[in-house]
Amino acid sequence: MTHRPRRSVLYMPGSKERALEKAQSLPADALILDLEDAVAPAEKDAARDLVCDRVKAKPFGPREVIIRVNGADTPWGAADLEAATAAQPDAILLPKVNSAEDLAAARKIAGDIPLWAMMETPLGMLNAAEIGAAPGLTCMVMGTNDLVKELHAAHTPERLPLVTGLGLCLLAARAHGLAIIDGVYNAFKDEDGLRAACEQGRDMGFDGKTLIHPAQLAITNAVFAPSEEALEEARAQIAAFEEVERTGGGVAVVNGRIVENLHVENARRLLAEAEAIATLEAAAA
Ligand SMILES: CC(C)(COP(=O)(O)OP(=O)(O)OC[C@H]1O[C@@H](n2cnc3c(N)ncnc32)[C@H](O)[C@@H]1OP(=O)(O)O)[C@@H](O)C(=O)NCCC(=O)NCCSC(=O)C[C@H](O)C(=O)O
Ligand SMILES: [Mg+2]
Repeated sequence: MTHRPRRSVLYMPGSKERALEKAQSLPADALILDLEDAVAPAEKDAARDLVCDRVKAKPFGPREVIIRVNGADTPWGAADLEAATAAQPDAILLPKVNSAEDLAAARKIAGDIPLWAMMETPLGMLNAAEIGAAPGLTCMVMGTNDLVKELHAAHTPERLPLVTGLGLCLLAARAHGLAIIDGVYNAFKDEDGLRAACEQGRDMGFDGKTLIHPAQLAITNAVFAPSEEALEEARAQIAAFEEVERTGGGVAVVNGRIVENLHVENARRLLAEAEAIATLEAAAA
């Protein structure tokens, strides 16, 4: 698969065998098997063994599988990184990345396994551009719970306290051709709130959203997939532009709006995204 959909990226506590089992049939585009915040200190060693054994056994089908390790400055970080590297997941997610040096240090152990970075500290926001340029980094994940805590801010519906950080990371990710996933929505029984948060994240440019509960999957998958209406317009834009090009022109009009080559590029991206989603869903069925 050349393009991987990452509409829904579900965290699951690495210590919970039942959740790991259930994940094998959930319609998540990607799974983060968590050894960090979702696991109590007394369970860290057992969770590491459980998660790494499961990843080696590869029961998750076409879903992308990522292991989130503990930080290098914790008692578990070094052992997590060694074990995760041996398990060969699709990627290793590093928490609380502050600088490109954090990634370089992990890269020495992780070899060529792609690295993902949790963007969740004030220093990480200020260094987003250099972090985005780090070799081997393929995806940024917003850690909005930690960021709110570190900023002494509040979780508000419009997320105004976070807009600067979200924007800096989006700029860094797109400048370096990385994927970028939005933070979690904590109130996992609040469907309207989740939908609004997904729509905001999608409109800002995120590829998808990280989730904490399976009940959040359906809404997130729907909001981050291109709508039928958008796909229809994309096909019409491509057709109209190709027709105009044949007659030597450079601007078409569809539904009263201009279509230039940049709009056609975006239309092709939407169609490719829809195709990748269909391929993933067929493979998971
Ligand atoms: C929030 C939860 C503690 C709720 O758990 P629970 O009470 O067990 O929920 P349910 O009874 O409604 O569960 C129903 C079934 O679904 C399975 N389940 C629940 N959660 C998950 C999951 N995340 N992945 C897979 N499966 C899940 C249950 O096993 C039930 O199955 P069944 O037995 O068949 O009925 C719980 O959802 C939870 O622990 N969620 C994850 C929390 C987490 O990962 N937190 C850390 C990541 S968030 C973060 O740190 C982001 C970042 O770093 C930041 O700073 O922002
Ligand atoms: Mg965090």
